[in-house]
Amino acid sequence: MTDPHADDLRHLEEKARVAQRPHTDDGLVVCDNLVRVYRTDEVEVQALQGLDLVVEEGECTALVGASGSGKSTLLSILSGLDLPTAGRARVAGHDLLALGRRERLGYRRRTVGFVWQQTGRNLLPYLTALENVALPMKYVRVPRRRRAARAAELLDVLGVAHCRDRRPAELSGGEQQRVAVAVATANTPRVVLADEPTGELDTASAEEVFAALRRANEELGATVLVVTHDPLVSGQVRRTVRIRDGRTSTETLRGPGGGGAEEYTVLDRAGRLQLPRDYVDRYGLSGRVRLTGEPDHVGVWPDRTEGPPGPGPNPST
Ligand SMILES: Nc1ncnc2c1ncn2[C@@H]1O[C@H](COP(=O)(O)OP(=O)(O)OP(=O)(O)O)[C@@H](O)[C@H]1O
Repeated sequence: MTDPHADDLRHLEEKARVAQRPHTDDGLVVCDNLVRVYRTDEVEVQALQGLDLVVEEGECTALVGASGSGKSTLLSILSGLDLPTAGRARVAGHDLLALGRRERLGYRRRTVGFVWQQTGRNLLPYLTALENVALPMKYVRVPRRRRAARAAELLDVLGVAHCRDRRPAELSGGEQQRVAVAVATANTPRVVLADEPTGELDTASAEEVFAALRRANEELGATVLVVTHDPLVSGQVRRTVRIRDGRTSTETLRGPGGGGAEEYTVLDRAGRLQLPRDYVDRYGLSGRVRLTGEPDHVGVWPDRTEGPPGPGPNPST
């Protein structure tokens, strides 16, 4: 005689196995359910609320989102400057929650490069452009001759060879940011993180700085993650990830040359998705909705009696 509970048990065991299966860890950057809570006196701000993000090696990705949505917080964590409150963050195999002090320093010097919005944060004012680019190489003990040669080469690739012997005050904002891209790529990092690198620039200079970032990606081999409000930047990358309320919400993928943009919504690991607001409004979706499994897609229907044709979802699944 068969045990009537055996099937239930098998079903529960299978569910538990699926839940334990590790998330695919293929990406160069993997954020998994990332949470960052800031506590100041009696106020608590949840800057990241379970953010999931995978960036593949070689991608050039824009991160967009309203002010306060958590973009800079995410970049601070990925740059090794800040620690998440919970969740997982891995970059090029480094578990950012488990790095010791020395490892963290090594990570910040070799694995990631950064470009910040404020030009003053990127360059030392008393060094020339060439010396600024050579400095990170000194920290990882590149021989002096090699440092100068590579710095000159980088300035050349990024279109600012003419700036090599000038100090930051003698450079335009756009030139400073292009030199900053050279500094960020000096130690051939796997990932370059840029937080609003074109935020303070006019359109022509922004275009040049973005071209430098693209060269860092395509010619120098860095995976680039750039926070931007600039449609000029987000309109030119293949992938734009939108962050809303500390979570990734939608993604836009474009074809070569920025054409054929298609918008996607991101499923989180539990299979939850947030429908874009205009869909919710347009189709009158609220509260309970009805799902239908079609051969190649899932339909979402308002909860009305005159629902979709064909069988609805199996309530037991
Ligand atoms: N050090 C901090 N202490 C307390 N709250 C903070 C701190 N840093 C950020 N926050 C808060 O966390 C939330 C996310 O901030 P964050 O700077 O990451 O957003 P953002 O998307 O980069 O915004 P913006 O586009 O304006 O730069 C905001 O509500 C912000 O006020």
